[in-house]
Amino acid sequence: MSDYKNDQKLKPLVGVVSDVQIIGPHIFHTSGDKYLRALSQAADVIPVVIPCLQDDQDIKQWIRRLDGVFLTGAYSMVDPKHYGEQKIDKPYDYDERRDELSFQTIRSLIEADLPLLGVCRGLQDINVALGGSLYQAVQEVPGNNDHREDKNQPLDIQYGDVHNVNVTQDGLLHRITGRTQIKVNSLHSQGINKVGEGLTVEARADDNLVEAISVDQMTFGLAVQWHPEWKVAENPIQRTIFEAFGDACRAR
Ligand SMILES: N[C@@H](CCC(=O)NCCCC(=O)O)C(=O)O
Repeated sequence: MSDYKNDQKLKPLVGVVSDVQIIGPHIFHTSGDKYLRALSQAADVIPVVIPCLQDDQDIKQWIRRLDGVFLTGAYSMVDPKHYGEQKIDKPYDYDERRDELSFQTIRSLIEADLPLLGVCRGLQDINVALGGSLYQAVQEVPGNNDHREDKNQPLDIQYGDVHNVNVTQDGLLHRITGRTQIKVNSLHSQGINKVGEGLTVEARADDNLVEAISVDQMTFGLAVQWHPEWKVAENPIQRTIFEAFGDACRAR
């Protein structure tokens, strides 16, 4: 029988919510290479980019064909109108269509109990979609550290580990990594203020900022504020996160 008819070899298909970027005079729907490679190499799944075409198509048309969804990081900020605040006066980029697609996808995923993994902005999307709020500039909140990267540094410095996160004992992240403390990278200006409904805090930084969450009513719903995808092949602890996500997609 031709390989094309033998569905025993099919790997899980994982949707990756895209970002909208203007390149020249045109609109593009984009996903970062490092996320797609981490899903392919560490989670051992087939990533497929979900375009921000929610005005043309029902996200359920995607959800019914997928085995999981991944929410990437992004330089854009979640629009604070989604948690009842005005934009602060910062030179931030926003991506309304990413906001909308993320929120619609998260709600559908919870309904379908499809495995979900989020990174950085992906964690923020989940928190806001479930009624939580964000600090728009974590570094300006008294008592919080500066969680931003220095964009003038080489990428290996920007994505290098810089602080510890304290993992909630016996939580999902603890069960996956086997660790109660993990050193992680940090590349974000926004961060969780009010935790959304039905979310469990899975890790906090030393300044008490929430660094990982899980979705209570999902079989596998996890998001981390750091970037485990960065050189994941060289980082066995971060690799366990992608392996666990891939296993959850395979177990569907
Ligand atoms: N813009 C948000 C989220 C930060 C984030 O996801 N940064 C990564 C961008 C580049 C990449 O995809 O690695 C914030 O600043 O809080």
